[in-house]
Amino acid sequence: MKKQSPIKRLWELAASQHAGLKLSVSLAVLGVLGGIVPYVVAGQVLTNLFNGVTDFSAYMKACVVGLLGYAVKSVLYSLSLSVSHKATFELLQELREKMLHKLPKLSLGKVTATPSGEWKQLIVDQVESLERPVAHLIPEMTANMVGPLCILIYLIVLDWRMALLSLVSIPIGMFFMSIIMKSYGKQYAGSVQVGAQMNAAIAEYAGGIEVIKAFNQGESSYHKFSEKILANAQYYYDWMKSVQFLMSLSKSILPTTLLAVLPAGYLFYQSGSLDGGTFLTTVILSFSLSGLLMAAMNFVDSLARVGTVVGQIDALLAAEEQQHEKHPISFNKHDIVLDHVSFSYESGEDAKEIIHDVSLSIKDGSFNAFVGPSGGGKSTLAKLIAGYWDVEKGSIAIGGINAKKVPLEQLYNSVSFVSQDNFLFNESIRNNIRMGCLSATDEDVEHIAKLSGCHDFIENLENGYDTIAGEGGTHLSGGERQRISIARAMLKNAPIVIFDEATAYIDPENEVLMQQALGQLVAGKTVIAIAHRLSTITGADQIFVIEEGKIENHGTHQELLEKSKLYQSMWLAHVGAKGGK
Ligand SMILES: Nc1ncnc2c1ncn2[C@@H]1O[C@H](COP(=O)(O)OP(=O)(O)OP(=O)(O)O)[C@@H](O)[C@H]1O
Repeated sequence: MKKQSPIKRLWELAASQHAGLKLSVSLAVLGVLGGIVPYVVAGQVLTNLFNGVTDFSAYMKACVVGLLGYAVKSVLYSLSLSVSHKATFELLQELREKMLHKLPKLSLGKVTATPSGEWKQLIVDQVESLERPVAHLIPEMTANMVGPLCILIYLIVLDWRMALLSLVSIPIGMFFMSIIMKSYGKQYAGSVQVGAQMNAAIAEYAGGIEVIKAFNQGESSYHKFSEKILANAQYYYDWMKSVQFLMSLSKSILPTTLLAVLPAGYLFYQSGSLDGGTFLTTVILSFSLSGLLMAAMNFVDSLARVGTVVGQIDALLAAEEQQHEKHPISFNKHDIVLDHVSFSYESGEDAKEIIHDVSLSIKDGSFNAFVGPSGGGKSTLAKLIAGYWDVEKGSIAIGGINAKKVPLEQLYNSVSFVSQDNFLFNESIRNNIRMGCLSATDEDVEHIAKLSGCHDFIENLENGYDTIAGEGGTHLSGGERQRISIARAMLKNAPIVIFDEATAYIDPENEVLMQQALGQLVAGKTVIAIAHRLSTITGADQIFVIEEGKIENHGTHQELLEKSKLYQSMWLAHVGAKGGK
């Protein structure tokens, strides 16, 4: 595929804001043209003085026209920026929304494999860095390029030799700038990378502060975090140091149009081939020419950055989505069938396979359990059923329909997944529960909390249902967080419910109450419970013993006690632990 210019791609991404941006460019161009008027007028005034014109009103008129030109420039410049900023901030919001909508469409693995600091850098900081290219570069740089072109045409009309002379310093200045720009894209991409590493280190340091304190790892963790900050600073220092000489050369040579214009113009004047007025006018105009070009050059760095930023945004927007049909399916039942499913978290030939050729069948409305040693693949299988990843080998069918034929949204709506670490948002408990069903009223929320057995503890919190859960639910205990996430999942009222050690943090007394409440809430639904405490699943219709990514055995509690050695030993260990306690 042909590589597109970054500015062209940015323009495409900004499709919804074209009207505003075009208006802003037009205003900026008119403003720059207005800004040239005072230079033209000054040239004419000097010409008149040179020619000995004594009509005072002619000078006054020229002054008024010059001032008007200046006023037009100022007003149109402000207007242009105001229009471009409105369009830009709407565009940034739109891009962020698109990126946020994209995240749930990616497989969960892709999202969780990227540190949260990197997501923040991309969606917040990188998108924000488009403000300058879109709001300033598009209108101002265009205007600052059109302006010099108009001046040049005017200079050619006045005297083509002077026009050429006024350009002499520009290619030299541009040449030095072009050397810097050659490596700018690569350098900037590198700076984004070190910036992302720094952000990830900051997010990890802040997120892991509890562990750092508990294990007294403050110094070594801080060292790792400060190293990333220093690396970021060092990167910029080295980069700027490597370009400062060329940058200074370029910026000092570019505006020196007078070095050629003045002596050569004087010679032409002396030889009589250039009249004094035109000489002075061209001198003044060459000043304005270099001024505008210098202003345009200030945007060259933004221009070079656009490629990296747009590339990163595109990489996310074009990332492979989970491939599911779009047309909703109508389910008659919610049985689950896995047919020869194998799965690895990574892709590629040397990826480690976690689930090996698993086939199983779960009846509609039945209660099932996944048990087995730690790391055996219970959660992975449950998440595959919930549609968090698509399977490449084998198939998963719900209600007799291949999961890939079910639209992703419908699949997510069909399954409630309650894990050990369900995330709570930094909002009221009421809103956290309501996330299970956004249309639920306050009464619905309280009703489900009562049925899930957590109404009383919520009422006892400082502000009841209006208590703020804290970032990630940190204002609540682990057990409280779990009970709220269970209520949230119950409010969702999905036909398939998966509990991934959902009651692990709840104390035994409350766990029994919770289990009784849940038993009623999930009656008639297809339920899968992943449990380490085997006593909680002895009544299951079917128990699957999962070991090393395979089904070791399956059956009821009694059947497994008879035929599965692994289950027997797990049961004995469990009963022994309970007895000992
Ligand atoms: N996101 C991931 N990326 C790569 N490997 C993973 C990921 N999640 C889990 N694994 C690996 O997959 C294997 C199965 O993990 P899984 O969590 O499914 O086991 P489990 O039986 O649920 O364990 P536990 O009872 O301890 O929760 C483990 O070896 C684990 O290291």
